Amino acid sequence: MSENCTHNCSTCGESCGSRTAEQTSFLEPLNPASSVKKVIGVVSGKGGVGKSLVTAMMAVKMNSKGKHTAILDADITGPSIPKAFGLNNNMVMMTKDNLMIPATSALGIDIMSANLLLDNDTDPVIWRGPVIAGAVKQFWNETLWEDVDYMFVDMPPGTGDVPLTVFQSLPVNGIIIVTSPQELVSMIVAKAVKMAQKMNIPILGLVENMSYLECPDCGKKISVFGESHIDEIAKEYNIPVLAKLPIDPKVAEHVDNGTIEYLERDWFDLAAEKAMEL
Ligand SMILES: Nc1ncnc2c1ncn2[C@@H]1O[C@H](COP(=O)(O)OP(=O)(O)OP(=O)(O)O)[C@@H](O)[C@H]1O
Repeated sequence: MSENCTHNCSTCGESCGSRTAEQTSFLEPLNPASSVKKVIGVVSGKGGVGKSLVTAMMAVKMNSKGKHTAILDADITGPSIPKAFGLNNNMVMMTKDNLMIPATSALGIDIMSANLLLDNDTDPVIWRGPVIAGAVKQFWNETLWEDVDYMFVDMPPGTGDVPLTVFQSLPVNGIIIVTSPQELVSMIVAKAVKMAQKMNIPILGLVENMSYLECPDCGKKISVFGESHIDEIAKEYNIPVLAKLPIDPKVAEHVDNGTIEYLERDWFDLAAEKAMEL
């Protein structure tokens, strides 16, 4: 029970043992033609730390394990998933029941993103929060998600209104928190952990991106953005570090060429194991 408990459950979202009222569920049901077994959200404190990269590479990893994998790009105003997979705008068809058919990557990952719906991928999406959250819900319940084993959701950065709505609307089974060493990591992780706890969603672990740069000549690891504190933070919150990714020029090359599926790296072995345990 919260120490501030007023014994009025209708004003409180905690699912404590003393709860007497039913908790309101904001979960959006899937359409009857769709099936998604596990949903994993990928979150970050701010933009540009590699959340989309982690989403894409995790999807590729699970796909390579024979799991039918999908990506829901909930980063509506900054959608970078289609480009990494070499997919363009205007790629979404409709079923006769008016469901959107996701685009499919070269190796069979189903993808839904705002950029796939635009006439021109340089068109900005100038929408306010509630409209953005509404679009994410539509991507979830008005898309034909056929027999999906794992869906990865590239969340909008931060812990604001839109990510919160997404967490409440989709049955998220676990989250991966992506950080970079130069961020205020401790605060960002604390916020993400608290949000996940409030939603009762397990945290798979932390991924530190751009952790170091490996010298191509001597192999020495250089901490470009300063020393990492990710291990201490992980210990503090009792969550595992799933991976520490280097700054790798091949990443940028594959993202730019739309060939992320063909980037061979073993960075996500542990994260995939955790996902299989869900
Ligand atoms: N480890 C890395 N090595 C090299 N380039 C990287 C690495 N991680 C990410 N990048 C590049 O940095 C840019 C930002 O990455 P990404 O789009 O994944 O971040 P993001 O957190 O999803 O950002 P946003 O929320 O703004 O969409 C991309 O161009 C990506 O190719």
